[in-house]
Amino acid sequence: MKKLANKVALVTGGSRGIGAAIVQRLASEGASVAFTYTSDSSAEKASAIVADIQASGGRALAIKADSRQPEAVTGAVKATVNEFGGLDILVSNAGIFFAKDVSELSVSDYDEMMDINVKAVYVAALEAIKYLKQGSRIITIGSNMGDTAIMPQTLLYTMSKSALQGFTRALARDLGPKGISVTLVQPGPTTTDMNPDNTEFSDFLRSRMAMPEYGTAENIGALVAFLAGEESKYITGSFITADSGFNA
Ligand SMILES: NC(=O)c1ccc[n+]([C@@H]2O[C@H](COP(=O)([O-])OP(=O)(O)OC[C@H]3O[C@@H](n4cnc5c(N)ncnc54)[C@H](O)[C@@H]3O)[C@@H](O)[C@H]2O)c1
Repeated sequence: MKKLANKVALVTGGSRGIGAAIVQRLASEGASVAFTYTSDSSAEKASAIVADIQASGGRALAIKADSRQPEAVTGAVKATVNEFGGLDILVSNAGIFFAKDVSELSVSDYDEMMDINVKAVYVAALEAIKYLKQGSRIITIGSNMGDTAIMPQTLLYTMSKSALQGFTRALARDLGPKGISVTLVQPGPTTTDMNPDNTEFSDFLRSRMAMPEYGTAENIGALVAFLAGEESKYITGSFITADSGFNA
């Protein structure tokens, strides 16, 4: 019996990068997996992931839902429950990064970063709580930058990922009595579209790591699969950092 057999998962931002690796890993462990994607340009990638999972005998559903629209996020939770009959694992992964000098930041920059990186996480959790039960999981993808101010020009991203720490701690207190765990995965530099590993910037990031090597999306997928499974049931309200020793 696969570890996540009979479990239903929803992953936001699952058509590429870390989200896609999480989708594929959860499905390979036996979960039925729904995931969101944002734009028409991602539709082809999303369909390919669904076809791949189905070809291996799994169940998957791609849902177009922009995290900037709360009703779309709520709708994705509902669509998952309609398709698969429940929800056990919510993985809020969708996120954006941009760097800007503080003198150029605007209120709309704040709204963009916070709507996607924080508000959508909150909205998804509020809707998911209606369906989650004993043994369910809420797993959020933060960043090692939630712990430390690594470099200038990252005020909003750092704020957004630190906010997820408060979300994780406080929600774990609320949901603990129901047997629902809440955890935060904090990747460090991980090779994706967001953070290519072959630039001057990536050389700088590598120079700050204890083991100077970028992580892969699959490394994070494996960690999320562990947190989604039975073996992690003693872990809640915690942040798990996977950053090659960047923050060490
Ligand atoms: N790659 C890294 O080095 C790194 C490090 C730390 C944390 N993270 C975090 O990991 C998560 C995934 O990032 P990634 O590296 O795979 O980046 P990515 O840019 O490859 O993927 C981001 C995902 O978020 C989705 N997304 C973005 N805006 C969205 C919106 N408005 N609505 C719905 N979905 C939206 C994208 O469609 C995509 O699936 C993010 O939360 C990011 O902050 C990444």
